[in-house]
Amino acid sequence: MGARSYLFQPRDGRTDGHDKPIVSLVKHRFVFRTQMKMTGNSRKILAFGAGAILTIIFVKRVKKWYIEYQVGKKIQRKIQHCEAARAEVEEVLRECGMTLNQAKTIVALPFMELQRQLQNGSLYAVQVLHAYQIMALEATDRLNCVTECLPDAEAIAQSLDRLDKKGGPLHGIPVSLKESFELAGNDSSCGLGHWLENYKSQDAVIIQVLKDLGAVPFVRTNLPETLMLGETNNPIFGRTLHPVDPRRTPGGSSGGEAALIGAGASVLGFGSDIGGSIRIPSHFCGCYGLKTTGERMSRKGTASLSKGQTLVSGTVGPMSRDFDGILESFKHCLSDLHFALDPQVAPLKFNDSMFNSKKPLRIGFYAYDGYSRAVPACERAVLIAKDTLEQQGHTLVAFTPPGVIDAIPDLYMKTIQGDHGKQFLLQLQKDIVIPELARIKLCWSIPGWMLWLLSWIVQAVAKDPQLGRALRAPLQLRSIYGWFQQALQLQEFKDKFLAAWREQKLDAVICPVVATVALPNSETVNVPSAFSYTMLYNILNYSAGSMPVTRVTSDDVCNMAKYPNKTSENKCVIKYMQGTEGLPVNVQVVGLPYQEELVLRVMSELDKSLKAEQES
Ligand SMILES: CCCCCCCC/C=C\CCCCCCCC(=O)NCC(=O)O
Repeated sequence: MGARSYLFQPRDGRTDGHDKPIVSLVKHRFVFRTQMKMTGNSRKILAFGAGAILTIIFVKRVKKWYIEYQVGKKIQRKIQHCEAARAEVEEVLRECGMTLNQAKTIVALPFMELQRQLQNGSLYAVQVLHAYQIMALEATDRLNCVTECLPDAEAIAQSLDRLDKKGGPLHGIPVSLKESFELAGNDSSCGLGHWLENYKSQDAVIIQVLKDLGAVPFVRTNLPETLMLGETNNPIFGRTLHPVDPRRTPGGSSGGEAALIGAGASVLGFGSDIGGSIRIPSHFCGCYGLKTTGERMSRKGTASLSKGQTLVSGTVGPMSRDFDGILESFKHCLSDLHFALDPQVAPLKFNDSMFNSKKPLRIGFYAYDGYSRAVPACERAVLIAKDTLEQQGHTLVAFTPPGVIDAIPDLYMKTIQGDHGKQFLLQLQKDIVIPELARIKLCWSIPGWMLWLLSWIVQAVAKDPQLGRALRAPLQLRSIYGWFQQALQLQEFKDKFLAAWREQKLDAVICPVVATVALPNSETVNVPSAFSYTMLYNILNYSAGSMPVTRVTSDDVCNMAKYPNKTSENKCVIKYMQGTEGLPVNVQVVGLPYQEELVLRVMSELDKSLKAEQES
């Protein structure tokens, strides 16, 4: 007999159920009193529960308000600082008297011509700086791509102009920098308000190297909060818009760079890439970008939330309006000073013979990675690049990248969130969170079983297996043993991929950069699979460039009728590709680790042919 039935036994101990009235009355009173007592207790429990919930909500609200207040004050001070810096630059620009048309003439010079005129003294560093400052201010008023002007640029340019000999191969070239590159005496927020006012004592290595080459850092550019988004928005500086269509995003995370370069207001910029952040915005805005191999360029002095995660390597690299911009800056940055300032960087100078080789290449190509179907414009860009390279005497072979379907959730998503998203969550809990990140933050905040359930619902009910697997990725690494196993799996995948590459005797590969062209603002998180094309080469730590090939045509938009319409992501892509006519379309050119020079060679040959074709 259980405890409950014992409690309800009549006091005289009779249990047959045929109680006499008096016994029955006593029993009923007993039951009534017990029920009253229970109801009273339940009320108390309910009241206590409700009180506790209200207190938690209240405490959370107060905490949120306090964070918003504290972070808000820092943001206000930063904005005032940026406005003062802008006013200082505007004052100098007023005094110099350069007109918008004069600025446009200088800014229109291709990279090599600008470099030549600065080297032979036809143009002064200060003149070029003023032209780019005028254009950058004009661009940021429309696109919100610049976070901060750097008034020190004036003194740097003036001192270059005073030199008897030229200051280096990048003498007087203005350079824009993603805000995450640390600058002495300044802060690098990565879009997090509470990271403001953490002033750095020295410039990032890459900035020291650029200055040594004669470049003039002149503006800092916008990025998304945490750097882990394919678009550019944060609570400090707000959202950056696409230079062609302001309803769309320039991409991310180096979106401020791409928007500024795409608007013609910077000839050279630097970004970072751990999932596509140089290549994606270059593709969305039609610029050139180079993701280098992990240890080819220094990351010392670049702010990031992913620093403790070393299995998928963060990288830095150049972005430019011209192919020559990325070539020249990459080539000259591989300097003795660079290797001395950061001995972790592989001391490999630019390999001229690899870049200048005339040996015909065997180049693999694919328009579908087996994970995310590319839209017709992106497929067509690959085919244009293939035909063009074939006409130049290279052998193009169809290549199927092996195992991408498992690599994205099990290797990329799982590794970058190997701490279950803890570092990201900790930082976001201390900050104002943009709506695009709120959903991802929720995934990191809810109990594991809930995330499993959510991922199961997405997989089984919404019939979106890829999104389902990606959703539960942060849950899967549970121990240091698990982390070691993850490292092994990454190595096994690298071996498998290299074997497939070697089997086809490939020198390089061309493929889409993203499955779509520029996406509407705030919608990139609805289509995470679209970014598999870049993530793959972060897993592999290969060198990879992004370069413009074509623009979306009306046929491309019509051909979206044949695009798969099965998953929620497919449906979003179909919706987002409406009205994309005229937007830039890049291809990705991929090489083995430390073969940037070969990637650059393919990009150079492709670029020259495409330009020659356009001119004819
Ligand atoms: C801890 C990471 C959270 C991953 C959440 C995945 C959300 C998926 C949504 C969109 C995909 C965005 C792909 C582009 C990411 C680019 C990241 C990058 O390269 N950052 C540069 C850097 O950190 O330096």
